[in-house]
Amino acid sequence: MAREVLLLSLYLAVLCTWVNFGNVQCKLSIARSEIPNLNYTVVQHPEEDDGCEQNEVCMASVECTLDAEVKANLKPCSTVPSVDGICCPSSKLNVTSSHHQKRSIQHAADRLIQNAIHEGRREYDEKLRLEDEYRELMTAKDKPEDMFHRMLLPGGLKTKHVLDPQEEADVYGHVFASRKYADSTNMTLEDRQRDRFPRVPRAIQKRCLPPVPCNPHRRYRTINGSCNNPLPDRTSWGMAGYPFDRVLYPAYEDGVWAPRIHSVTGNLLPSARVISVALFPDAYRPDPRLNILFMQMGQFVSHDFTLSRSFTTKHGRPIECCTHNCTAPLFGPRRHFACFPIEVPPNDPFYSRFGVRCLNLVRIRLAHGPKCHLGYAKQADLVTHFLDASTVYGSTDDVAAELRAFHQGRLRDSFPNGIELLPFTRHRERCVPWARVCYEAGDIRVNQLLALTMVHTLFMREHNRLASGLSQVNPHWDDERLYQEARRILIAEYQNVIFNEFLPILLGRERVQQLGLVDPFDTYTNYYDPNLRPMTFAEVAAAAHRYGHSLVEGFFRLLFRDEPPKDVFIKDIFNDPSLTLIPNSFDIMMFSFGQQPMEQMDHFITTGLTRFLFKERKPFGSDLASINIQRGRDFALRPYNDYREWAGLGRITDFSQLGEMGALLARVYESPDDVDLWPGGVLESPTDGAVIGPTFAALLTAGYTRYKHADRYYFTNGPEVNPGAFTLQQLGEIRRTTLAGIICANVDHKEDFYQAPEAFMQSSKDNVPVPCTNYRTVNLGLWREEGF
Ligand code: HEM
Ligand SMILES: [Ca+2]
Repeated sequence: MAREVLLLSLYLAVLCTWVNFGNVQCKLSIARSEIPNLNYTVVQHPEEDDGCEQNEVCMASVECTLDAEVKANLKPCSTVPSVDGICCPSSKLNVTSSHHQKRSIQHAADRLIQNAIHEGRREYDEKLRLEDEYRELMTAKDKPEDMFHRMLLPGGLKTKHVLDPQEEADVYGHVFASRKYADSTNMTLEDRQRDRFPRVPRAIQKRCLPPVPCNPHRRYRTINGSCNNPLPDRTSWGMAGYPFDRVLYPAYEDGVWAPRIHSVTGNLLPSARVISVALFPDAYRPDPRLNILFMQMGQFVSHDFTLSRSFTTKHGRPIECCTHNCTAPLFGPRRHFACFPIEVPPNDPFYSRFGVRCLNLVRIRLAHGPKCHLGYAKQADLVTHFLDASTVYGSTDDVAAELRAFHQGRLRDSFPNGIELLPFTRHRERCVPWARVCYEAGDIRVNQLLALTMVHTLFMREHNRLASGLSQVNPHWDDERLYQEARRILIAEYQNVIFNEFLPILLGRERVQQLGLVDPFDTYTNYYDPNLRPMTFAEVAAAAHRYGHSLVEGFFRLLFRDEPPKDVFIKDIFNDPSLTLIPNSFDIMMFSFGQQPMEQMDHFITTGLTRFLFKERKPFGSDLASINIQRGRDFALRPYNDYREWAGLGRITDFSQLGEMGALLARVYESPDDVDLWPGGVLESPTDGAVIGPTFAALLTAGYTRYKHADRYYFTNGPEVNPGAFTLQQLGEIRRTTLAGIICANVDHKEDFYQAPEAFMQSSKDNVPVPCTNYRTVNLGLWREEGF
């Protein structure tokens, strides 16, 4: 605690120095005090400024050569972000050593690191050589019937490297080097998992995530998320490509990158597919209140803050981990080092009839840590870690530019059936070959499923509507101004929907109110906390936010005005948005999704996802439940029990403590300490008033708290902290918009479209659809610039 206070005052001191330079009032201490007391802790990442005295050196505990007892009383410090250290008195590095001796000790340590880096790089090069040697086997074929790859590698088969090969070699070389270093110095598992690795000597540092140059007064968010926190060392916090953060330390079995595959008993954990079959059967259980739009908004929001992506070969090709026809996993040198396939037992109730014994799965790409230090593997999040509608605008300047019309602030669109739809993509391979159309949007997964494509379309339309409205009230604004202002309003409307409509349902109204996650009307909140890292948690991306897979219905029921309803099965339309071309598609679908119940949150999951995921023209597809479990192990998420404890629910020592849920888990797991996070969380019964159970709710609360309090541009933040703040009047306008209003503003036939006020709820006597003309939209007159 004392350390947190120290760090906090240090941050505020640094911040005030900076803001004085920047000629902005230093009000952040006030903002800090307004933040509700958030009752959770996460992995601490100490800062650059290590907080040690001049005669002390901040280093990992293992490096400080003093007695353990003495070390226990030394001040904690931060060697580099994500490495805990202690302030080791430099004069006592070795009490008897002379200056010369100390230098030679330091040189020896540097040499050790240097050797590890050299060997790590050699190991990586050898892996690449094997990739060349077994290229045919290891590389997925670019054929339509080559299942799974289109989706498991969002972006399709011809994907570009995000990192250049040299950077990639540095990242993976570092991971192999870390393992070598840890082995050669006998680092304990705990020190490895807590990232207590040494800093790489400056002389041999190559690249790391550099701070990004930034203008702290910029009125608009950057596209890639940089500069949200303008403090010198934090400008890249939350930008696209930055690694995920963690709630708890990873459970890598070697402390570096080996996935979690063993039970606490020493046996292997059960195969992810075995768990999926035993725990996640299909059953039709429509939710009594919520509709498909709720499920769909959940996925849309997920895609705003997380996109993890599988490894590719060095030529950017998808990797194959199973033999031809999926009859077995590849082994030995034929198996790519990033392979982590899912084993299917011979008696599988579904796959056995096709002889499938292996589901392809490739591990997630890694990123540099925030500084060039050795350390455990950190998965890259390729989209901005903010709720900034990067799904609409993109997470890189290139994508953003490709989406813009560069005319009147508008985004590109298309009119293939006479109504405004998303622009066509140049990357046709992102859809199945028989799709009649394939779209481009800020997020690469836009074509994955019809309802998702439609939500993208809704927000693209809303942007263009705002841009046109703004150009009418301010005819002198140029394209850039119109684009940025429309974007700023759209992000605000969208954050308003998430925090004030969506989250109260997902997490329970009482909880979000207690935690200050809902916003007041007509006042600024200034909840911004520059010390909160705006990074998506690995646990949220790889498990908790995947709660939504249980809400997915296996079909969409399309309601036509003059024809009988038509059911479309999701298994038949993955990555095929052709149905958007039917006449009046937008209105038909927005209405249908509002009426159709989503599936209940429970352990029943549609076979559309657990047998036929991305099946294309094959009789079977992949299994998303298995993938989620395996993905959690790939990320080395800790077992469910650890997160229960973290969430204050207490550990369980016997399955019987969990009643029915425990009985289910006991079917597959040997010990309560083996349970994977995703299945554990999905099996929990929803807490009062929430859609999800308590462990997921705690994790998502931690996540959403960051999306709000660590975002300087959050829409209710006032001018003291937010250079893009709205006036109070404008804020009031935005606060009063609802998703229902946004839908109504954008349907093609407002005169005969009926929309229920609670857009995430099915129509009922308490939620009666009313004509669209009853809804208000933001009064853009409040944006009129006087004097023109
Ligand atoms: C509508 C049908 C859906 C399909 C077909 C689908 C499919 C997928 C697939 C294939 C992945 C990648 C799995 C992996 O390789 O690890 C994924 C990831 C994910 N899904 Fe879904 N999903 C759907 C709905 C949802 C919903 C409703 C939510 C949340 C409410 C959701 C949340 C997530 C999250 C958070 C991830 C991790 C994304 C990442 O980090 O890349 N999904 N989903
Ligand atoms: Ca984002």
